Amino acid sequence: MADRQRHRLAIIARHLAPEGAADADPGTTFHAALSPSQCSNAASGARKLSSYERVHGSVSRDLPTWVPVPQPAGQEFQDILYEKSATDGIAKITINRPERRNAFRPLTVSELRRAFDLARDDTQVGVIIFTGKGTEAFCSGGDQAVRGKHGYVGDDNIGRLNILDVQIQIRRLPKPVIAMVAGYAVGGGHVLHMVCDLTIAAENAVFGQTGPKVGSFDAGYGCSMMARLVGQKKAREMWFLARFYSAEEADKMGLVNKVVPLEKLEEETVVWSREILRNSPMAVRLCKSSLNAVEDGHAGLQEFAGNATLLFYNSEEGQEGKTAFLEGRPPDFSRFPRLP
Ligand SMILES: CC(C)(COP(=O)(O)OP(=O)(O)OC[C@H]1O[C@@H](n2cnc3c(N)ncnc32)[C@H](O)[C@@H]1OP(=O)(O)O)[C@@H](O)C(=O)NCCC(=O)NCCSC(=O)c1cc(O)c2ccccc2c1O
Repeated sequence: MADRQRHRLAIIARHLAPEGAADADPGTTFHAALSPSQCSNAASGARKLSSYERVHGSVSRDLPTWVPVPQPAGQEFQDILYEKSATDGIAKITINRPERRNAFRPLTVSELRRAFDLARDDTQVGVIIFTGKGTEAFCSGGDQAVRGKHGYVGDDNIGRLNILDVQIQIRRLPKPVIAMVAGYAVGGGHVLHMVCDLTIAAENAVFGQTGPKVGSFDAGYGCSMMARLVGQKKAREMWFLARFYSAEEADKMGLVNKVVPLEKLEEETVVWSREILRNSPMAVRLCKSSLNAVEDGHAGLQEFAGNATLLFYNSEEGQEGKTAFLEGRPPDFSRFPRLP
């Protein structure tokens, strides 16, 4: 067998080998300083690193220094915090109403919309962590104290259900949004974590829909996305009975990506963010868009097609059309191949 083939086989065997199995390749052994998040079968601590791991190493588990992003005078956030890591492209948006279990009112919703827009427009930001202040709750849904006849009522006395716009904003945002959940994620707060791309939960997290108990329901993403995540039977159970589920149960149902001890929650979420950040932003963007497209009908197609246009504008062929127009000449598309 050629050396190259033997080498490839050894690499494959190494990847397939059970934990702690003897090395298939007699090359250098690397005693990994790998985080479990980097390689779930690295628990033995002594296994060979792949060439990718040798080149890239592991991401830092250090907690970032969070720097508040200053807002224009008179427009300072009251119900949320908007911060960025001093050293990584991570933004953090925090509902800051712990005394209400981070329930949202219209002001909270309008501030969330502004913060998600800021994170979207900031080309330095590649991942957004969405969380709630404190350890008691991620979010307990709409603030029932300000619920009126047409929705949740703010200073303008108009009832609104515009958390639905935040759900769509998170869904369409071309960067991953990670829900970092400690404590209760219930009611409209549960829907918010579901529309995020990923959810990292603390062991104390509690999940559930409460709407039917308080005369409400979210029959949009709240029902449809849940059914995609946990299946029809479980989704009906969650909505009809409005029970609460532990982090462990949520994990088993496929509602969350990872459960960690409360004291490790931010560290783990930041590690996941950093692993995403070192990957190709366009590849990640297109994967999110594609995963949306298959479910979102025309809206999904429109989002995905926008990415195609974005890439095409950057091509010589796309540029030729614009340049020819500006120069007042017919475009010369003849040099561009009609690929099979
Ligand atoms: C979340 C809880 C399970 C926490 O219980 P716990 O015992 O830990 O804490 P307390 O109950 O004592 O709460 C502390 C404090 O916070 C207040 N509070 C908590 N949640 C809310 C809330 N959602 N609204 C207002 N206030 C809240 C609580 O009253 C206490 O205040 P004190 O003054 O007494 O100290 C438990 O709190 C709980 O079950 N909360 C209610 C959860 C709920 O039913 N949420 C609303 C569901 S409906 C919804 O969210 C919703 C919103 C939308 O905008 C929609 C839009 C379109 C369609 C559907 C929508 C929708 O369904």
